[in-house]
Amino acid sequence: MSISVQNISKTFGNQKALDNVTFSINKGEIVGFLGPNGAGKSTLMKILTTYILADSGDAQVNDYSVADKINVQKSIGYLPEHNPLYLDMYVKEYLAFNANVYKVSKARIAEVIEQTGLTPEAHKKIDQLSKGYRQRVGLAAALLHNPEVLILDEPTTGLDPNQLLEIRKLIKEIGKEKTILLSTHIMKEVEAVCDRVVIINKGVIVADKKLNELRDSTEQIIEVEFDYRVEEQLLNRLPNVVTVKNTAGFVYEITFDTDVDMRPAVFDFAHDNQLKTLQLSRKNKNLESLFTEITN
Ligand SMILES: Nc1ncnc2c1ncn2[C@@H]1O[C@H](COP(=O)(O)OP(=O)(O)OP(=O)(O)O)[C@@H](O)[C@H]1O
Repeated sequence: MSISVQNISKTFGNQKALDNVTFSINKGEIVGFLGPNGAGKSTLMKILTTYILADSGDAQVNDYSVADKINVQKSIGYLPEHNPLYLDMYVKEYLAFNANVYKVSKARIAEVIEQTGLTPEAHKKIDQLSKGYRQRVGLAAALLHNPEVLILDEPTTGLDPNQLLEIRKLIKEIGKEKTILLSTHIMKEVEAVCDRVVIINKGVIVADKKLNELRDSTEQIIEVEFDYRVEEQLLNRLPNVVTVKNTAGFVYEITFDTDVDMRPAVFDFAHDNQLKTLQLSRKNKNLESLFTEITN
């Protein structure tokens, strides 16, 4: 197990940032840690990287307890939310400075420059780099000591669409060799990069799912608005229904479990019951609907 978190809680003043959080990550997985602002993502990452202590519970990285700071820090490469670079330094100088801290060889600097695609910019000062290249410098620094596990706190925040795609591609590439936990509130990011998603809301883990399970899901949600009220029991009689919810006025959200598009059946239902269909739309159960459902 590369990361294992057991019953971690953390409170700041009267704010419970983490409430009995438990999950684990196998070697080689890329896991997206998804949650709205203030959900507790950074707090958990800071505990895993030994920057702060949990109030209770335990966690291991690479089988070392977070109480064993030195071995955990050796096992982890960390890219914090606000990538703290020394802007006045040259890229190579900054990496050499970090290499010295970790006591790694000069040859390794050239390797990480190559690996993170920094070669064309490696002679520049960090403040001359675009935000995307600055993130590459942060990733290169995190990789210097060749850690088993990478912890990336919102690694694509503030990047333009092209840089965003490039950094995601790079993270995916690095993930072929490393275990990665990356936090984000962008669902597309999780879909593009991760094997699994762990969703946190108000300090509590509310979902832990493999992305391919979500992709293969046959759950289908139809939102329909009629011109008049309908008894939910009546809608429940439609084939393959799982749940019926009256979400507003005469608007109903009907969840089906089937591959068949159920919109025609709902349309016919309206016709047979002398109702008019004012709107009808279909969503598949995907990460977005799961996220909205459990964090709203
Ligand atoms: N040092 C601190 N002192 C007081 N409260 C804190 C501290 N650190 C975090 N918190 C609070 O704990 C909660 C969780 O914060 P955290 O930064 O872990 O959330 P997050 O999921 O990373 O959010 P974001 O996506 O906005 O970065 C928030 O309510 C935050 O205000």
